[in-house]
Amino acid sequence: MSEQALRLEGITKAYNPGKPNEVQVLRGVDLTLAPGEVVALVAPSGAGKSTLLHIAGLLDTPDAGTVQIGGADMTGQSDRRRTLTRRNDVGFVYQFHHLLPEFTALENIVLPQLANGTARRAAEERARGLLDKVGIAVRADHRPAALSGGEQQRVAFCRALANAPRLLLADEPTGNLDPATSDQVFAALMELVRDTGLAALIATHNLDLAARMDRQLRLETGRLSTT
Ligand SMILES: Nc1ncnc2c1ncn2[C@@H]1O[C@H](COP(=O)(O)OP(=O)(O)OP(=O)(O)O)[C@@H](O)[C@H]1O
Repeated sequence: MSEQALRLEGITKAYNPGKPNEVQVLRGVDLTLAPGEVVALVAPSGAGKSTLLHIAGLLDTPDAGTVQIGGADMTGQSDRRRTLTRRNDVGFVYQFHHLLPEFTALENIVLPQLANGTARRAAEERARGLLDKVGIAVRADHRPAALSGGEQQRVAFCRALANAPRLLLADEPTGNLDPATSDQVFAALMELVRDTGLAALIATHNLDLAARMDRQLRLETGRLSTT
């Protein structure tokens, strides 16, 4: 059997520990994502979704517990090793696209590949292929400001998948879109995810979207439960 895409064990996290304003956010989170699995993370506002996604994506460290990505334990690894794993194995999507405004859609998807050592021609080919899959190949040469909100988010999905990660982490990826656009853009994301076979953990307040994923997990009072 292939390695689990993501495994979290006993994750705890507090902000301002030991101080009067301490916030204990995570109190023992366990989670396993198999390759190809798409899981919804549903939680009330402030429950710690972003904190959990940042820890899973190696942007933050837990106070206790272990994070494994592709079977490799990241506990105590050097910053360099964590950065390399994040770059190669993890793709992020946020509520707002965070595309680089001075570059075209295509360049926004090419740049992370160049940073990872991919040759320009191969990077452009992959970027065009990804844009084609989300239905906006004709927008390749547009800058983000010349794209609609839904198109910007589609480009952000392509950028997240540019380096063929094994894990996608998304924080309210359609939260900034109107309901109809959100629905279409979510469908495009699911198609892309299914097509590439990567595992995805997708935080959403939208219960209809959550119901379209393989599993739903609820984060409340610092722990995960199945809904
Ligand atoms: N750097 C920080 N310092 C102190 N407290 C923080 C910090 N970051 C987050 N928190 C607190 O930790 C809790 C969880 O925050 P987090 O951003 O993970 O929640 P969330 O579930 O993503 O919220 P939302 O759905 O509203 O975006 C919140 O109570 C927040 O105020």
